[in-house]
Amino acid sequence: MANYFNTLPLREQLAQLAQCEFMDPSEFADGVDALKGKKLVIVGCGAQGLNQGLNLRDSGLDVSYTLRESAIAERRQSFLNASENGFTVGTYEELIPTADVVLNLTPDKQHTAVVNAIMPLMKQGATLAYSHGFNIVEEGMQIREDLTVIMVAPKCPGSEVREEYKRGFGVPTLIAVHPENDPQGHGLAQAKAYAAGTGGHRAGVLKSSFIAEVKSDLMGEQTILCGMLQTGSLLCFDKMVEKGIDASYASKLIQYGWEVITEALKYGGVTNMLDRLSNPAKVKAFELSEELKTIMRPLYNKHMDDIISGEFSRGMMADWAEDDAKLLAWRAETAETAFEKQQNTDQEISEQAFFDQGILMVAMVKAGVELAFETMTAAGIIAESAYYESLHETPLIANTIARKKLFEMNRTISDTAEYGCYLYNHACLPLLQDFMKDIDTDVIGKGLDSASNQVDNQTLIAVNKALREHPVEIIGSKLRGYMSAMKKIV
Ligand SMILES: NC(=O)C1=CN([C@@H]2O[C@H](COP(=O)(O)OP(=O)(O)OC[C@H]3O[C@@H](n4cnc5c(N)ncnc54)[C@H](OP(=O)(O)O)[C@@H]3O)[C@@H](O)[C@H]2O)C=CC1
Ligand SMILES: CC[C@](O)(C(C)=O)C(=O)O
Ligand SMILES: [Mg+2]
Ligand SMILES: [Mg+2]
Repeated sequence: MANYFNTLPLREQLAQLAQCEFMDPSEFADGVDALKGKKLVIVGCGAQGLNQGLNLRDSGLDVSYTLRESAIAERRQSFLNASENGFTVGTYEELIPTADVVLNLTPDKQHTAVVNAIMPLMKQGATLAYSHGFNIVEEGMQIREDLTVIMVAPKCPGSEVREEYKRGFGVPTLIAVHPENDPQGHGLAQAKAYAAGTGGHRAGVLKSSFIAEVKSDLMGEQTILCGMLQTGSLLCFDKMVEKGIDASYASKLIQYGWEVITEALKYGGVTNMLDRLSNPAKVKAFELSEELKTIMRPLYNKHMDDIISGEFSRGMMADWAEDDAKLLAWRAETAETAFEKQQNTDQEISEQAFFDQGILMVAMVKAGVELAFETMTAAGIIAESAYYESLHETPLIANTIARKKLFEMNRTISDTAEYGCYLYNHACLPLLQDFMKDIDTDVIGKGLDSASNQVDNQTLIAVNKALREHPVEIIGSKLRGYMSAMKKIV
């Protein structure tokens, strides 16, 4: 199998990378109709499998699960997830031949083996669905000609797919039809119905391509969404301890700090996040973030270049062939970091204190969001998609750190995202060593030691202008506008 993206002529690569259209809510007027009465069989019952299945069933669709035989025989967690929630569970042989739509929600590493096992059992003219296009785009998986191939990719962890649905809403979702596999021309109708079944249509759906989804998803997760939060956690914690701040306090400030500061991001973008700081702290955070952007830009460019060229996927697939040697070593190493092992203090930290004492964290989020957005759009990814994969999803990932630190983040995200996160972390830690030497507790741990809020007018005006005029803020306020408008309807 060859990397599908790399087999395409340049103009086709560029066209698919740029494919992205925000769909009008009226396009979902038929709801789940295109899948009503059809049999949906989900392969795998993990992070996305369980939560999407619950939503699809609650939306009136016929959902069951197929698992590998050992999972059923050993009553593994995936079997318990499905059966304790009242779903029918069966082997591939029992359920795949009955399926109108097979939703492949196993880890990306398993896709080739899983698809090779299920494809001969799929009935003529059925549909194969993915929630991430790695197998098609990076591995070049060839799917039987009679099968339709679609993608419905929620832009968030599985847990949030369910939580948002229960709140009567949904999460932004990318949908796509594989141009090589749409023999009956109904791929788009089915993808729309699937997105409506998960609730995604209430938050915003982008009609995209497998290629645009893969290249943007990989970039977001490796850099700002997971990599930057991991590197930032480790650097900020170690710095505070080095400067004499109580380790249990430092641990709490970071574990909950990302969630608190990115909550401001969720409601009002980078501008609002920095507006939560005093004027001198805002100017300081801005300056730090500019410095960080200069240092980290080559790293963001490298991640984007390696994702576009296929170098990243080649490296990760080499690790798959080594039984995940690097992934497992990095996972074990993360568990041994001082931050992960540190218990938290019982001392209260007020909401405002997370901002005032976390100026460097605010600067890291701002730098990461803007760099990821700038790098993606420079590579031809459309602003809407780049926004979802940078600013929009950061608070959702921060929520996972608040639950159980980096362990929970890396457990919740896909194995592909986890690998990319560690890859970034390993390159970014040494890159920021010199920068961190000049950092003190005024920007992480204690806050600015200033008696007044005085700042230079011209400086403040320039900072505010730069914040508000950044392209991620322009597209962000438009997309958040759609989401809050829709929220009021519910
Ligand atoms: N994690 C997330 O939030 C997101 C994931 N995605 C995408 O969704 C897809 C699913 O990812 P995710 O939910 O993280 O996956 P998980 O790691 O949570 O999936 C685990 C499930 O897959 C099954 N499984 C593992 N290996 C095999 C195999 N060889 N054969 C059959 N079943 C197997 C497991 O069963 P068993 O008990 O037998 O091991 C279990 O049911 C991926 O394509 C991912 O990129 C997209 C958006 C976000
Ligand atoms: C951010 C990681 C992700 O892409 C996701 C939750 O959207 C993943 O692959 O898990
Ligand atoms: Mg993602
Ligand atoms: Mg992903």
